[in-house]
Amino acid sequence: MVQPYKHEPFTNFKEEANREAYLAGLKTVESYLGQDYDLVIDGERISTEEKIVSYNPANKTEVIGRVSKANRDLAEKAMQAAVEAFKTWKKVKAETRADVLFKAAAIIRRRKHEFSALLTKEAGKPWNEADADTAEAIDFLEYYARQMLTIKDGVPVNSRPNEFNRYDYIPLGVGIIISPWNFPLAIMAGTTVAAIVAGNTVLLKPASTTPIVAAKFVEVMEEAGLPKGVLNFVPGSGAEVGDYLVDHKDTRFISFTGSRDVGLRIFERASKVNEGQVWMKRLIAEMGGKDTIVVDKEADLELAATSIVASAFGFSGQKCSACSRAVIVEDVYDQVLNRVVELTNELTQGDPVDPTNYMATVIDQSAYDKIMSYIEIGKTEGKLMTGGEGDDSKGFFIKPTVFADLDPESRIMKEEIFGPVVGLTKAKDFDHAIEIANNTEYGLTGAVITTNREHIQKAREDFHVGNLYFNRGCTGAIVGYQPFGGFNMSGTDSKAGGPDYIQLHMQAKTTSEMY
Ligand SMILES: NC(=O)c1ccc[n+]([C@@H]2O[C@H](COP(=O)([O-])OP(=O)(O)OC[C@H]3O[C@@H](n4cnc5c(N)ncnc54)[C@H](O)[C@@H]3O)[C@@H](O)[C@H]2O)c1
Ligand SMILES: N[C@@H](CCC=O)C(=O)O
Repeated sequence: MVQPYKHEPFTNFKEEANREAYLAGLKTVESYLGQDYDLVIDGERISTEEKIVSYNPANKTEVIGRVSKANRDLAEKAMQAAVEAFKTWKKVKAETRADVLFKAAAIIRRRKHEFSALLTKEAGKPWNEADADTAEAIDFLEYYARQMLTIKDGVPVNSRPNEFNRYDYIPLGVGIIISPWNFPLAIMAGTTVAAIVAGNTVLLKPASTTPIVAAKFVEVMEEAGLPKGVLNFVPGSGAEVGDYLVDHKDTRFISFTGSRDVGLRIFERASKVNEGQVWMKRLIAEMGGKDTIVVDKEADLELAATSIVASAFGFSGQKCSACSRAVIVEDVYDQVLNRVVELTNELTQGDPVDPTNYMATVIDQSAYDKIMSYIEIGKTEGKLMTGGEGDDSKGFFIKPTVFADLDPESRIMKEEIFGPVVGLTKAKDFDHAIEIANNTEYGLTGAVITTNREHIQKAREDFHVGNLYFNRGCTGAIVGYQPFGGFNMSGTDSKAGGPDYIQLHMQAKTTSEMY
């Protein structure tokens, strides 16, 4: 019998045995650095001349691996494979589909530290962040498999005498999975397996900076018994392969996670009906954020400062959920600001293979350049309290940076930076703080640090974000506990890791039989 779902525990690296296990994982990863990986189309491995090369962001010359790059012809071949495989996969019993996910979870759990070490090397994730990414991937596999089992026979509807009514969920068809680099295992795997366990077939286009971990995941799914053609692996350029697949008449749905701009481009293109297309494409889009921690005057101020620092600088602020601004009621502003600066100055930074480093790099040169240009903007808009410097000579290191006294309407306070930069501003009172917190076009995460119950209630009603936290930071949602997804320009509020996520990949069919 399937055991009840429980999230995968995080690894305690204070224990010697766990540290050794991680180092063994790192050795395994080092043994295969620089290898080539193929496309996988209908179970066939296809190598192309042109490659996407994945580098270590902490050591720009170290090649993590080289992945074959799909073009339009290969994308078309993959599409036809997925269309064909859908005819049989949709009829496979839900229990059998779920078993593939359970087995894949077990395989990843057994190779947990190897996967985490690969995330350290390929994405620049410090040990604890990499461990959380791997744990979340396991959680998605375990959770979505169980969710599918709960809806496999539909949900009850009413019947009348001599009439039998049913309400069942059936799969949609071929889905395009487009994933980001910042949770290169968890989000890539989660979005892929939710679609597959529902009975769909997919084309997976991972982010070009982190394709190796995706290639390894595809191998896991094969080992877990996934039939050929169900998961087709097509790394490639967003503009070429991405657009082609989004536009394709046989694409039934798109599951996208990434930036606002690319999400909106997909939204627009997917809404166009192309020749031969007989449906309106469905879009699941998880996009950016400009996430805020609000600090009330009645609050544990140490908790406020530690929450801001951890949420702003964990994985160098490269989480859609990261705290990129704090709005602090003026009575306690100076106290919180000073403590945030003190704590930030204590953070260690360097190569993430060294577990004493709290922070490492940003992902690549273009991210580095973009964040550094925002730092220059910040210097004109506010007061630089600490950080503000970068070094891209060996890897893409940017110091954790705090700006103070910002105008709530400034660019630093309103635009997603996606790096280790946090802006602080003063509010007159709690109502004003919530007003500022709602002043962006995003609505992903937020947190409120307060001991005032009326203010908690006000924030519950008025702080317009998909994931709102009280008296903690604003990152780190757990699958099945804090379903994750945002409002407004943060996406379609498709709550990943939530009880209705699988249904987004399905359509409901009513049947009514007269006796
Ligand atoms: N809301 C969430 O759950 C969530 C989670 C993680 C990341 N994000 C957001 O993702 C962003 C960072 O990730 P990123 O830099 O990888 O985002 P991105 O938008 O640059 O890329 C995301 C994916 O889209 C692909 N892509 C690019 N152009 C495309 C096109 N024209 N057609 C189809 N696909 C295309 C990329 O190759 C990549 O695979 C941030 O904005 C972050 O907030 C959101
Ligand atoms: N689900 C993650 C964020 C994912 C986006 O980057 C969190 O809750 O911190």
